[in-house]
Amino acid sequence: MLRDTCAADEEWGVVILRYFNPIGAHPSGLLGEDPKGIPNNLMPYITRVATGKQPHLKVFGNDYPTRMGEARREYLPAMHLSRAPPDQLSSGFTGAEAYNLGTGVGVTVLEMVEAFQQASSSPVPYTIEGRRPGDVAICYADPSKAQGDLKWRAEHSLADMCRDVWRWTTKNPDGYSTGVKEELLR
Ligand SMILES: O=c1ccn([C@@H]2O[C@H](COP(=O)(O)OP(=O)(O)O[C@H]3O[C@H](CO)[C@@H](O)[C@H](O)[C@H]3O)[C@@H](O)[C@H]2O)c(=O)[nH]1
Repeated sequence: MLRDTCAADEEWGVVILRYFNPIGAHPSGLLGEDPKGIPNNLMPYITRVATGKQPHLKVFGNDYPTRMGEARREYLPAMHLSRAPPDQLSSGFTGAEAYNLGTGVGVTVLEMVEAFQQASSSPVPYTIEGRRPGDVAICYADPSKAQGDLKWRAEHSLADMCRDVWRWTTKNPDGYSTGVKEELLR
């Protein structure tokens, strides 16, 4: 629809930014993810296990047609995503272009578990379960077009993302529910 709009009216300019699984937190520990209820996504679930709020992680599937049998995903540092290319979104551009914003690195569930255990020094027990309906085996970005055209690049650092999430989690065990943070208002 966006491409059709641009084709129909040459004054339109549309940049489509496709982002992959954003995780992480602000390095200050003041901003992070705070899903309500029991999370569906991997990183917030891992934090619930590491903090003892859930007994163990269920790893969905170890029989995918990949080297280790596990599904692979891209995990993009949320802070890099917040610095998505502003210049190219401003004046002068017409037409429609889509860009993948990602690191181009695929990570398995158990690689994530291992990285989180190291960053937090907390155990993350898990069980291997059946596949989750609807999951694909592999999903990660080819960010080369964004790197070339937009000069936008996200560095992959699983250790940093896990460390930032753990800092946020330990500083805010109840997420945002304890009220507006004075430090954020300064
Ligand atoms: O308790 C869990 C949660 C997730 N996973 C696995 O961890 C990986 C990542 O899962 P998740 O964090 O849910 O991300 P995605 O599966 O990539 O799903 C994301 O990307 C999809 C489309 O790309 C969107 O539809 C979803 O809303 C969004 O969460 C997958 O292999 C899951 O099977 C587990 O093993 N156990």
